[in-house]
Amino acid sequence: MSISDAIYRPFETLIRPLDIPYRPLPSKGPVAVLVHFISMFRGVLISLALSSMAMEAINLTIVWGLSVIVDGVSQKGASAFLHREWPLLTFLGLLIFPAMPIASFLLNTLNSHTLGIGMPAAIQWQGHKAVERQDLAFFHDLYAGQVASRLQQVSSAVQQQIIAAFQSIPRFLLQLVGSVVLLSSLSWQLALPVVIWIALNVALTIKMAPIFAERSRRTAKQRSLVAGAITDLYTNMQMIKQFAAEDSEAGAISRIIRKAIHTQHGEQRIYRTSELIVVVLNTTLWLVMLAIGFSGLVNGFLTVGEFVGAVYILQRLSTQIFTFLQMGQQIFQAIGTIKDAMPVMTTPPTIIDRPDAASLTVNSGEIRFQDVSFAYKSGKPVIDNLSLTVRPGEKVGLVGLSGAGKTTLVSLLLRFYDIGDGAILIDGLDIRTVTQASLRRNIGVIAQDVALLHRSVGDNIRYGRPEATKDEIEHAAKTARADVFITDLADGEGRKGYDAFVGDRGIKLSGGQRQRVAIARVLLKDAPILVLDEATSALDSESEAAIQEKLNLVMEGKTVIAIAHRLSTIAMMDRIVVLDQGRILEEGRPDELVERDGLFARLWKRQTGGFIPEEINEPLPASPAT
Ligand SMILES: Nc1ncnc2c1ncn2[C@@H]1O[C@H](COP(=O)(O)OP(=O)(O)OP(=O)(O)O)[C@@H](O)[C@H]1O
Repeated sequence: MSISDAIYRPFETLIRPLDIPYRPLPSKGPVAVLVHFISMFRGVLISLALSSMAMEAINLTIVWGLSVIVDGVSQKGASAFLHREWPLLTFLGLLIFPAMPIASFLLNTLNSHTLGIGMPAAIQWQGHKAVERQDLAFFHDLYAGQVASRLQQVSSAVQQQIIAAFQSIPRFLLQLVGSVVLLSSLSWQLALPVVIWIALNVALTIKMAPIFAERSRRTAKQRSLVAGAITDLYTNMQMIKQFAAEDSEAGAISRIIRKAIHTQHGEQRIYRTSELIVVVLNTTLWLVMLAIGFSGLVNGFLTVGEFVGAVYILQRLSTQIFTFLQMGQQIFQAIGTIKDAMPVMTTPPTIIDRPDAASLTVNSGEIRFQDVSFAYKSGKPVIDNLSLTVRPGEKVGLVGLSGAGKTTLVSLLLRFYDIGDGAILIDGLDIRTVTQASLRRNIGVIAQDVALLHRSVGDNIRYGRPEATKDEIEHAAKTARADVFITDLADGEGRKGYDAFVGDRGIKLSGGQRQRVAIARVLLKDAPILVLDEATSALDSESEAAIQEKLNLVMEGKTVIAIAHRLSTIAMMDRIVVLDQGRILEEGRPDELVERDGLFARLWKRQTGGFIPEEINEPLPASPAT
């Protein structure tokens, strides 16, 4: 172990941010959130406060010692004083070295090394744990960038302010009490103005505190809005460029930034005004103290040593009050920041596992929607008293006009939302009685809009089954016909093949390539239930035919619900369910439905230009039934 390790490792391991178990944040208010984080690091914070107070006690003792030395030397002469008072001088010397540097090292290392790094990481981690538990619906109402920015702001604000508070408040209080006691021992006439000055400062702080908090909340909100809007813009850059909307978007962003500047100006006005009041109070105190001091020297109720001590104490007090004021402002800034971020971190999720939730094991794979009703916001039902049983191994295609509720129905199966009435059962088990993780582990999804993470293509496939081996990943890719393009992939960092990164949300891959990766991912997952949201929509007809064949393989023995737009997908289904306004309008085999003169037949005819094939299983030319 190196010397550096021996000195710093203990400080670095005092807080292990990622090992702290998650505890839900209190929703009572920003102060409760502050207290929550304080209690998380109380041991280190108390050590910080103690070392800070030790520093102050050393400083006050040195001041007292200096005034004794000045008086002693002036009254008894230097050599007699030094001869008699050597124990005091030795004591003061030991305070200056080594006590002061040791306390200072301890203070700075606990501050910047232990808390400065460990605390924001822990707060961010706990905040992330709170956010990831939120319902999917929660993310639909916010900019993703705004959520991230709020977490970032909270972690840095809370960390800075808690550290500052623990370092400065006890020290400042000790300094106040110590200074008043020292001044009183010198002369009550000097102590009195200081007591009045302290009372005025306290009154000012009490008056300004709620204003600081409200202004800071507004500023934090504007800051997170700027971050959210900019992130949203960058995420949708392609669309913005397509519409040549850079200028209008820049205009929108500049308006948000201008508003943020305006809010910050408002906040700073309050801060600067309160500082101005403190300056006036300080100056008045100085004038009063100097007047009393000189009068004390002239009238003999103060010695030169006492006068020097009083001036030194006063100088330190008036400097410290600014630090204290700034810290007060920052604490209220932190409270405002927390207030703004509280909905993100403390809104309790509504979709939660029951305490006794079982782990779902799918044996046969029957899915039953039983009198299911659902509305997004209390309003018009999107799913209206719908009953549907999908037999084990059956392939059901959902067809319907846009907005009929097809995607909603599969979202309900995945329990992204809880239904209003009725029940959804898998193998006879209500999905609300099993854990969400086990439910979703048993359902493979290939969505229309394939989401990939900005990681290597191999890691994106591995997402289906994290423990999969390299061979299994390559096999899945081959089956999905993704290997043909993966081997040619290379990214800007020189990574190739399965190691090449796919760009933000997979932007560097074509739509068809992204879908093949998604199919490989689901193949690897090998879940007994499959949800296909028009899985082949982004493929050219040649690739589609090839993948359709693979999908047939994937679907074998699995229960499948497919949101089917393409005729070729519809043709693969055992049964078609036609949805309209959240209700089942028609159902039956595809060929039966074509014969029946209902909505499905109409959609079918529109897509095929009136052409009704004799053999429904034959691959068909056109696209969506919607
Ligand atoms: N997250 C949401 N919040 C609120 N309303 C929603 C949400 N998602 C969908 N809706 C509404 O629910 C209704 C059904 O939408 P859904 O996406 O289920 O239809 P769909 O049949 O899948 O349509 P499409 O074929 O166009 O994808 C629509 O009126 C839609 O506006």
